[in-house]
Amino acid sequence: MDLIEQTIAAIGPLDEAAMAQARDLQSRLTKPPGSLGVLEELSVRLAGLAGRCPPPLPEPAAVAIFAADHGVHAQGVSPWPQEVTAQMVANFLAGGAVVNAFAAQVGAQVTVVDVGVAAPLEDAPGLLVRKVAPGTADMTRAPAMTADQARRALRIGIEVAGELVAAGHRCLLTGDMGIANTTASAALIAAFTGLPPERVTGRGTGIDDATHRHKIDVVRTALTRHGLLAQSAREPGDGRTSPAAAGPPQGAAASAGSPASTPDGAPVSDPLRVLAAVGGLEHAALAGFILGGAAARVPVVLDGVIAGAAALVAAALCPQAMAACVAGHRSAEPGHTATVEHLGLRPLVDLHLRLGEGTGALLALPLVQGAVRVLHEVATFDSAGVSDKSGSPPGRVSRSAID
Ligand SMILES: Cc1cc2ncn([C@H]3O[C@H](COP(=O)(O)O)[C@@H](O)[C@H]3O)c2cc1C
Ligand SMILES: O=C(O)c1cccnc1
Repeated sequence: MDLIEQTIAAIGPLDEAAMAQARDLQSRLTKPPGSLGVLEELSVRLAGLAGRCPPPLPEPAAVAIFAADHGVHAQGVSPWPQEVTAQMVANFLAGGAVVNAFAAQVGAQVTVVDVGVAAPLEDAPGLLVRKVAPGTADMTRAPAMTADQARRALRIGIEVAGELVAAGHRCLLTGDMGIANTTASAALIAAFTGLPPERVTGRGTGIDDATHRHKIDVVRTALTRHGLLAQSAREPGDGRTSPAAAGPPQGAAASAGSPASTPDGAPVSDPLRVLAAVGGLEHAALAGFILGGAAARVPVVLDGVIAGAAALVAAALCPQAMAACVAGHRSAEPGHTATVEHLGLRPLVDLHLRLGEGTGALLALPLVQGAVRVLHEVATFDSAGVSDKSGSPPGRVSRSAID
């Protein structure tokens, strides 16, 4: 079996017994039951992921920034020159980007992985050169990747996740760098959700109205070329999804057994074909990174719209992988909201960020860590001598415990 199939086979369901223990512990901690809201649900899910309660603290954490270039850049979809991808890689390595500042703030390690930067890069501290190709092909003219390239990039993502976990990291964060990658993200999101290009294509790094309209046309052209445009999306302005594509939300914990479907309603029997047709090498690697983290039963905190698009690929390959995923933040890109809804994930922070690099995931990391720390450190009513809701003195069996 190939590493991809092996990894998917290793991804199991959440451990129900550990989740029951976490729910019980949460109910006995010195706070009103349910008062930590989403963080309580997250702590229960992470107990299920680890298979024990309390689960290990999600630290140390590592962000992997997958960098690659995009042939579709030639269509004029980004205001920035392609060279900025490699220049920003150099900036990451020098510690000068926003991702470096946010990583330093939370003590996360930064690793940059070249999976497809057009410029030749040399190995350097903090950089893994695992280049599959010097960028993708222009998806409006040909499949962005060959099937073999897509699989190689996926395997690289799986391997990087495995290496970071082997080095002792207990929380993985996704990062990306690739000029024009919001166009490829929009195409993946439209293909996997069945939504029309105008609903999921945003302004990326900042484009005017005319360029935005052109970017939507580019996404539509690519999807049409590869037979991935939803039936319901064929009329511009029609924002409906096809019934099968809209489907039930897959849901992080309940995602198992709910396959994604093609825009025309048929099951996505080959998500890798969709990925190769309109994705980026960093999307492929990120999908592998998510699968690798899920197989290692380590939480994977997703950044914005690029990670979300990659998560759609991972979910189509293995719905259960979403149980390991935490949506770090809600990106300002419209396609991201559609994506998290499709995946049943709830973004932890919502700050109108539209940067990428891993910045939104890093801002969410203390929330993920705090959710677990509560299970380790907060006293129970009994141990702290605090009366519970029934008013029973501590140490005695309370009415509510008998009922
Ligand atoms: C200086 C700079 C730093 C960035 N850091 C992340 N991105 C982000 O913007 C790019 C995608 O936007 P679009 O599709 O509009 O080109 C990606 O590289 C993404 O990581 C950056 C973009 C720029 C220009
Ligand atoms: O929100 C994002 O993830 C994003 C938006 C614009 C450019 N790069 C990333």
